[in-house]
Formats: sequence, structure tokens, C-alpha cells
Amino acid sequence: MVSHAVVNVLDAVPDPGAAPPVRWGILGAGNIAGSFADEVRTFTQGHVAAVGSRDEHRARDFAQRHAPSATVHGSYEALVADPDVDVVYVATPHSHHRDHGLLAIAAGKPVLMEKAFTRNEAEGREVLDAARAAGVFVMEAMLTRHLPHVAAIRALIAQGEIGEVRSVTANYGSNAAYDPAGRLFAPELAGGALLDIGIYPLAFATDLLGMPDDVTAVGLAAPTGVDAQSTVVLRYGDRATATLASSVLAQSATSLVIAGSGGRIEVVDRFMVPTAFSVVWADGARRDYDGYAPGAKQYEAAEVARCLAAGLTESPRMTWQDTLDLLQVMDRARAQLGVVYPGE
Ligand SMILES: NC(=O)C1=CN([C@@H]2O[C@H](COP(=O)(O)OP(=O)(O)OC[C@H]3O[C@@H](n4cnc5c(N)ncnc54)[C@H](OP(=O)(O)O)[C@@H]3O)[C@@H](O)[C@H]2O)C=CC1
Ligand SMILES: O=C1CO[C@H](CO)[C@@H](O)[C@@H]1O
Repeated sequence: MVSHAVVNVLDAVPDPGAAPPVRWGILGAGNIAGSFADEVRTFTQGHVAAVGSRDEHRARDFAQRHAPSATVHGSYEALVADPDVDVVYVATPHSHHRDHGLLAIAAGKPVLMEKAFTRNEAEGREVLDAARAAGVFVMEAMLTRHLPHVAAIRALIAQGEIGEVRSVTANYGSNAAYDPAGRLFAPELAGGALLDIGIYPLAFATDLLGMPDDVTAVGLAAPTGVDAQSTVVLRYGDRATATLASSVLAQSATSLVIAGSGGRIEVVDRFMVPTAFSVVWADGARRDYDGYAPGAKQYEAAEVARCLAAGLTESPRMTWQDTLDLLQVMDRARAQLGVVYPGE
């Protein structure tokens, strides 16, 4: 039996436009910071109050393109000291997240930290210990956690729609131009597919299944020594497995399949943005869900705004322990892939 009804799931999360206004400070005037600023401006009541770059000209250029009314700072120190900034968005390479997070926390500023939170679990604990001591809000920018289709999928699983979850399979791959000095490939910038995009498939597994008993990783190295492609397999006792692939060599789908004892949930592609999915049952019945919406990062920005208004130091949807769990699994996978960053 095939149902042609399509269920809209945009109301599975609160409207980002209704979240309290927040004054953002952007630390690092790079690529993703620009798209974050655009989505904050377009979809939320918040605004980018300031941008900080190592180079004032870059900060000015960024402001012209993405946040015309923002104050421009020629250093990250000046940005975190800006009294008109409520929360700092750290959008620098993974190698620098620890230092830039600590800088903002030392100035008493809450932090939205781009993924991967830090290079490894030890650095993550250092940042979160500082946040705890200072009583400051910190959240890893795992944007998928806050998307409508992901909230709807979690609710359906909790209702038992596909029975007991036995298997999570997720892929994220894009063929990136090889640049040994660039963010994706340079060991000194903590490059590699796992920390950059493999973290998304992994975050679905830890969200749905928790911490695994075993982590097994196989992969291919880039000429710089970082992982260019890998598959990480997680085992959860005799209950479930997860198979999680990432690549900067192959143009794979950005897909997610959650298989349970009674059926499966499929996100065919682009799980990174508000999208559609289907539930398919053993007898061939299926139900389609529509979660399409423009943007993506406004949902995590709104979560930060709500948490700050509520006086929280961590988000219930992306907790500090969630971040440490991800880092620990990635540490274990990297040890098998033979990827060690300078100074680790
Ligand atoms: N959520 C998402 O969809 C995405 C998240 N990301 C994450 O965002 C972060 C930044 O990625 P992305 O925007 O692509 O990176 P970019 O290289 O475009 O920007 C990073 C910025 O960091 C600053 N920076 C500080 N120190 C260094 C350094 N030593 N080398 C290079 N840059 C430095 C620079 O800003 P300045 O010169 O102004 O100081 C630079 O522009 C990463 O953590 C990445 O994983 C990336 C893409 C998508
Ligand atoms: O988080 C991310 C999302 O997509 C990008 C390109 O596919 C990545 O490089 C990035 O870090």
C-alpha cells in the first residue's frame, strides 16, 4: 500500500524568526562566516554587530558583503572585547578553535564554535572546562541537529515508527581541489575528511545510538598524510552498527538511512540543509515528509539565541557531552587511520 500524502515537518522545530534577537560577533572572515552572516540577517531577528579578522581590510570587505552595519576589528582580541557583541561565532580552521574559543571565553563571551569543536578530546575538555569555570554558554555548530527534518526523524523513531534502530548508514563526500596548504589538506590546520565532513555522519550515529563499544576505521591518506577518505564502523553491543563514510575525493550523496526492526527512514541527499525524507515499511508502504526550507544555519543561530535568553550554558540539543563524545570517537578513528596533527 503506497500513501501519496506528504507530511510537512517544518513545524518540528521552533520558527527561527521568532527567537530572541542576538548581536553576533564573527571571529574569522572566511567562507562559512559569510553564509552564516547572510542567514542570520535573512532569517532571524539577530544581526552581525561586529566582525574580527587578522587583517582589518578583510574584516571591512567582509562587512561590506555580509554585514554593512557591523563594526570592523583588525584583531580577534578587539572583537571579543567589543561590548556590543553578545556571542562570538568562531569560524576559523579546526587547528585554531581551542585558542579562539578560550580567547572569547576569557573575555566572558558566549561561543558558537564551528565543527569540529577542536582537534581532539583533550582540547575540547580544555575549552569546556574554561566555559564551566567562567559560567559561559558554548555550543558546537553541528547545524544538522537543529534542522526540521532531523527533529521530525527523531520524533518518529521515538514513537516507534521503524521499531528498534539496528543500523545507521550515512555518507558525505565531495571531490575537493587538492591544495596541500589549504584547510582541507594541511595537517597544521587539522585537515582531513573526518574532522571536516565525516563528523556529520558520525553525529547522526552518536545522536541516535549513543557511544559505541567498538570503533573501526579504514581509509585512504592524502599526500599530506591527513585522511582523504574513510569508512568508520561503530558497533553497539549486539544491538546495532553504524557505517559512516566521508571523502574529499569522491562526489558521494549526502545521505542517511536509519534501518530499524520494522522499517527504515531515508534521507536520499543533502541532509545538511532542510530537506525531505521518507519512511518505508517492510510491506512496501511508505510515507513522504517535506522539510524543504531555504537556509540552514538560522536554526542553530536560533538555538543559541533561545539558550542565551534562558540563561543556559549549554544547549540541550547539542550538549557538551555530545561534543566530547564526537571528539572521542574521532580520536579513536584517527588513531587507526594514522592521522596525527602537529603538536598532538
Ligand atoms: N557549517 C557548515 O556548513 C560549514 C562549516 N565549516 C567550518 O567552518 C570553519 C571555517 O571553515 P571555512 O569558512 O571553510 O574556512 P575559510 O578558510 O574560508 O575561513 C577560515 C578563516 O579563519 C581565519 N583564520 C585564522 N587563522 C587562520 C590560519 N592560520 N589559516 C587560515 N585561516 C585562518 C581566516 O580569517 P581572517 O583572515 O579573517 O582572520 C579565514 O578566513 C571550519 O571549522 C569548518 O569545518 C566550513 C564550511 C561549512
Ligand atoms: O561543514 C562543511 C560543509 O560543507 C563543506 C563542503 O562540502 C565542508 O568543507 C565544510 O567544512
